[in-house]
Amino acid sequence: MTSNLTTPAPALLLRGLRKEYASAGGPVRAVDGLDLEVARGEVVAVLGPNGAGKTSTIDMVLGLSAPTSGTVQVFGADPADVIAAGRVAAVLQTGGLLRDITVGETVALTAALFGRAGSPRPYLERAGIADLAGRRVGACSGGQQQRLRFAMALVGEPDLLLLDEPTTGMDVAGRRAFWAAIRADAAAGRTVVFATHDLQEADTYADRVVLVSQGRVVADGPTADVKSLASGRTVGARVDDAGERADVTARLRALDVVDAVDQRGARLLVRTSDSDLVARFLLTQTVASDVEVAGDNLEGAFVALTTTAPTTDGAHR
Ligand SMILES: Nc1ncnc2c1ncn2[C@@H]1O[C@H](COP(=O)(O)OP(=O)(O)OP(=O)(O)O)[C@@H](O)[C@H]1O
Repeated sequence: MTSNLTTPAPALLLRGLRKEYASAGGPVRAVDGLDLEVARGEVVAVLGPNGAGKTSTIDMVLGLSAPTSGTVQVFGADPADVIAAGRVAAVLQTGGLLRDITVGETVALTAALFGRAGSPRPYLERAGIADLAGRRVGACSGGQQQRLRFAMALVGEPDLLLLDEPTTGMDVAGRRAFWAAIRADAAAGRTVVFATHDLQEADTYADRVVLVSQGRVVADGPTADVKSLASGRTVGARVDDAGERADVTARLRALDVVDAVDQRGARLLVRTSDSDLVARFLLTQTVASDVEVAGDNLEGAFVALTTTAPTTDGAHR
């Protein structure tokens, strides 16, 4: 078989990725064994609550920080090599802008750095800010600056675009224009991975949703599948102790109304034909806490899969 010679490597391949930061209160495990594969041309939303490890993961993909363990491959190669070749660009939440030059000058300067001759205008147009070309960057609103970062990212014509909460600060029209540009790029074969808190945005614009909680992937699939994972018949609950979790799982499985019990870290996800009965059982006859009945939407899935009780010592687990 020669398929491994002819099949192109995925755009992104993360295996067993871990990142620990030193801190005064002890090490913080920001990313905890994260596995993710993104095919070329996919638009993938990475969703997760604050502190889930999204930015830490993007930083490792961009080669801005080294994994504590695990591997990152971008188009089958080391991130540093792929970035040096100009195949990856990012729109990050902050930084990267000079306030005293104009929007047009910023994009022209970026183009010069990439060795691209010609007018910056097409990039400004694609990012929907051609009318702002003469405005000083420092005078632009937060949303306009985000669109400028997007124009800068487009200059390199990257194969992979990483976006960290890209539409923060953009108004409704700005968001629409931004996503129209992204979808057009994706249709032309570009791979897009974006981190967001905006469930609606993920639902509308991504082909696939990856839910991250406490540094791990807790759900991954087409948006519709992730939603149905936690449809009206799914109850989520937390059981901290592993022994008790096994006991509660066994007792749940013995109930007639329970179809399946999945485990995601300390959380149990119970698929059932009677969510009221299961919720009552969990609350009154077991040690489970944080019991949630998920709604039939992405928000329900998000809550059921990522809700965690604060730990008593504030540690991140
Ligand atoms: N340099 C650092 N030193 C210590 N802890 C850090 C550092 N950077 C991130 N963390 C911690 O790592 C965890 C993951 O943070 P990260 O910024 O990756 O999450 P996130 O999912 O991007 O969050 P948000 O949605 O709030 O942007 C958090 O608990 C955070 O406080």
